[in-house]
Amino acid sequence: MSQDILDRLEATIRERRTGDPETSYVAKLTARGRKKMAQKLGEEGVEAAIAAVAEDKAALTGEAADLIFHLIVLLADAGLTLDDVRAELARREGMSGIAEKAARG
Ligand SMILES: N=c1c2ncn([C@@H]3O[C@H](COP(=O)(O)OP(=O)(O)OP(=O)(O)O)[C@@H](O)[C@H]3O)c2ncn1[C@@H]1O[C@H](COP(=O)(O)O)[C@@H](O)[C@H]1O
Repeated sequence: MSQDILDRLEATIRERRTGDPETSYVAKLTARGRKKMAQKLGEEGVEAAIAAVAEDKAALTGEAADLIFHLIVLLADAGLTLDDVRAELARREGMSGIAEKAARG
């Protein structure tokens, strides 16, 4: 239990991608393809936004967990890892949001 929950979840997702779609949601979603994964990510994002506007903290917590789960599934399918995202966030660290946007052009 030394790893962070996100690292453990990512490892499980990467392991289950090639599992049995009958018993694994990750394997089932992976078999359905990138478009379905993207659709699920969008749905969870909208559900999280709705929960936030409704000021429902419990719902927002659950939807945020769904959103992060589906994001990791999509990243894994795209050959990316949470470390790639961490590196991008570290690159931005200390920059103002406005300067970061300008640097991106
Ligand atoms: N964190 C999650 C997680 N969060 C959400 N979900 C699933 O995401 C789905 C989203 O629910 P929806 O109602 O939107 O979708 P649905 O109707 O079930 O399915 P769709 O047909 O719309 O895809 C549900 O089936 C949830 O169970 C998750 N499924 C798995 N995990 C983690 O992934 C691990 C591996 O899971 P398996 O691949 O199932 O073994 C688990 O041990 C968990 O740690």
